[in-house]
Formats: sequence, structure tokens, C-alpha cells
Amino acid sequence: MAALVKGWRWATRPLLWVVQTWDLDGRRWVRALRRSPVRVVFPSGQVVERKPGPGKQPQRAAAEASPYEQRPNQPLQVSRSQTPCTWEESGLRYDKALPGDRRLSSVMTIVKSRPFREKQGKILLEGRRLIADALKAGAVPKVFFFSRLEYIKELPIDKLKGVSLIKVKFEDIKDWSDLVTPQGIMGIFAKPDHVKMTYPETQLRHLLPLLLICDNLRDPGNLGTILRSAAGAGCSKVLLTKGCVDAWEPKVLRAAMGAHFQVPIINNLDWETLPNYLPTNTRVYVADNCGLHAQAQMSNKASDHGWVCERRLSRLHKYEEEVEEEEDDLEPGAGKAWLPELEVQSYDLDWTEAPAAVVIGGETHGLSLESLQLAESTRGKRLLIPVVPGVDSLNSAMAASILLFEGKRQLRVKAEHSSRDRS
Ligand SMILES: C[S@@+](CC[C@H](N)C(=O)[O-])C[C@H]1O[C@@H](n2cnc3c(N)ncnc32)[C@H](O)[C@@H]1O
Repeated sequence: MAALVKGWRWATRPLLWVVQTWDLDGRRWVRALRRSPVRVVFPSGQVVERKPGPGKQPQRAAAEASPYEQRPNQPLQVSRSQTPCTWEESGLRYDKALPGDRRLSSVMTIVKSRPFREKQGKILLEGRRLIADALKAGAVPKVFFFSRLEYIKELPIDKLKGVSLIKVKFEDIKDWSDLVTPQGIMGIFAKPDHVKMTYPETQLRHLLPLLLICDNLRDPGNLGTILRSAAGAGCSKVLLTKGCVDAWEPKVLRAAMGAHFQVPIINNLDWETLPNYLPTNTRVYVADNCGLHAQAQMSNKASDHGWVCERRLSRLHKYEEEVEEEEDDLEPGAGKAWLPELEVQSYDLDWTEAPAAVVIGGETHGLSLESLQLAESTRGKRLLIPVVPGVDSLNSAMAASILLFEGKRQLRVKAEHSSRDRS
């Protein structure tokens, strides 16, 4: 028995190895155990064979692991559109890059730079799942670089006509990859136009009258996270002002995990044209941490719902500097009267009566004056997520997620009430 215990301890190594190999998708691990009996030869010469069993139920987190994190050797389920023929019948040809072939490096240099991306109207998409989603949404591929032919063969053939297919070494892809686990395929696509895209039906079915406006957001990780939350909440559009990081920057794509093909994203908008992208009667609310020193205090005015924003002007640095001199000439109390007067309300009180757009301020300067003006002109408010005194502000992606999912909750409650009233 002692030997057996010892043996089992020794035997756990190969079992653990199995778990670690498949840790990104618990279901596959269970299937692997089912398929192959485990045969362990102990140092004593004893052989123990474990018949395939039901296996341990996958951990919830593992079972829900995103398909965007698939390992290169896992088969990808791609629902093919009506394919006219098989790969063999299609007559599609691919090139094999020979040593010294610079096509991959020259294309990568272009698509990794924002000015080049904008000039050429091309973007880089990496990974089998993201590429499959982009094709499904109607994005137009130009070139595919891949390390194994099977990665190309699993894409819908009808989308590959006229696309350059270039087989390169996996190491070359790895050198240019932005992924932690490079997947052996990169695609150069025409920059997608949200008007021409087809978003997934399930996404469209869950759309809410909720929009997000990103105001000068600079961090690619934050923007990607925000896009992922926006898609998850059922946001109908994400608008990005000029000054935001490019939504098609590889790091944004990586953090967004496919959200680019689930929710319309409109890049590079100036504040004059931005209102054209809002549905009629939209109210614009600004997410506002309300400042460093006086977080918020109780107000006597019932309309304030208990909150006032004491420091509301102090962060508008650049505008303040410009007007400071002019204000010196004004009568006491008259200064800054031109700044928008916006009520503050706690984020968990109703703000989704009309179609709502939430503005999230940038990491460094927070909200712009233009965002406050738009909120004022649409009769919106400042939404405050109260935090413990002494804590300055939340991360912009966190604040955006909290507000979007609170908006979703409010809309769900309203829908439940109105369906109860009808019945
Ligand atoms: C990191 S904060 C900006 C910090 C910036 N230094 C400032 O003082 O405005 C980024 C954005 O997240 C949102 N935000 C952060 N904390 C918030 C809170 N407690 N309530 C509402 N919005 C918040 C706001 O839109 C803010 O502009």
C-alpha cells in the first residue's frame, strides 16, 4: 500500500501534465482523458491502467475560457458559410516564403504604425478566432500569413478568392506577434467600415439604447477592456473622439477579444460631428469622479439626489489657464459662469429613461469641456460612482464597465416592470 501511495505520487506527474496542457479549456481536458486510457508503469514494475472515465467536471472558469485564447493545436469550430467547393477543387494557391522574403516584415512595419494604417487603410488581425469572426462580419482580407496550411483550410473558401496566401515559418510569425501565445496566422484586412459590417444576430438581439463615448482615452489596454465590456453589456455603439488611441491598434484588438466585430466602433470623431451619431433624443451623461479633495457631500437640494461635485471646475486645466486672465477683470462671482452647469447624480439612480450615452474621460485629464457642454445641451448629468473618501478616481475601464452594466440593470428592471404591467 505504501508503495502504491508512493507510486501514485510519482504517477501524478504525467496526469498533472495532461491538466496543464489543456488548462485553457477544461472540456477538452475531460475529453482527452476519456479518449485515452492512462497507463502508468511504476518503478516497481507494476502496471496500472485507468480506463477512460467521466473525468473531473471542468472548473467553471476553465470551461468558460474564451475561444480567443485557444492554443494553436486545438481544432477551431468555424461555421463555414455556403462553400462552393472543397479546398482541392477551389484552385486556390499559396506561396511559400523563401529565406530572405521580406513580405511579412514590410507589411508588419506598415500595419503596426497608426499613420501608415490610416494612410493605407489596412489593419492587422491575428489569431484564428478573430480572423474567423472578422470574415463572418464581412471584413475584407487582403493577405494571410500562416505557418500551417490547415489554418487557412478552416476559413471559408469563398472569402479567400483574390487574397494573397503566404506560408511562412512559425518563428517569423512569432517575431511579429502581439499575442502571448502566437497562433500561426495573421491577416491583413481593409480597415473595416462599421456601416458595411454585419454584426452577430445574438448581439443585435440584445442591443440596448445605451452608447459609450470615449473622451481622449490614451491607453490601449483600457480601450480594449472598455470595448469588451461595451459588447458584453449590449451597447449599441462606441464613439471615440479624436485624441483616443486607435481602436485598430494591435494592443487594443488583443484586449478587446473580438468586440470589434460585435459592436460598431466609430473612430476619430470631433465634437462637432459626434452628435450626428447619437439617436434622436439621446441624453449624454458624463462619468465624473468629481475630484480629488471633496469627493462629494450631502446636498440639501432634493434634485441633487444627495450629491454635489465640489471640485467640478478644477480639472479643466487647459481651459482655466486660458480664461484665468479674462476672469481677473470680471466682477466677483461672475467667473466661470460660462462653464456647463450639470447636476450630479449617483450612478445607481435612474438615468436610462431616454436613450443614454455615457462619456468616459481620459486617464490623465479626465473629461473635456466639450463633453460637459454636450451633456448640458442634451439635459444630461454627471454620474458619480461614490468611492471611499481619500480614493481619487477609478480606472476609466472600470468606471465604464460599472456604468454600462448599471445601465443594463436599470433597463432590465424597466422591461420587467412594463411586461408585468401589460399582463
Ligand atoms: C482615471 S479617471 C480620470 C482622472 C483624472 N485625473 C481626473 O481627475 O479627472 C478616468 C475617467 O474615469 C471616470 N471615473 C473614474 N472614477 C469615477 C467615479 N468614481 N465616478 C464616475 N466616473 C469615474 C471618469 O470619466 C474619469 O474622467
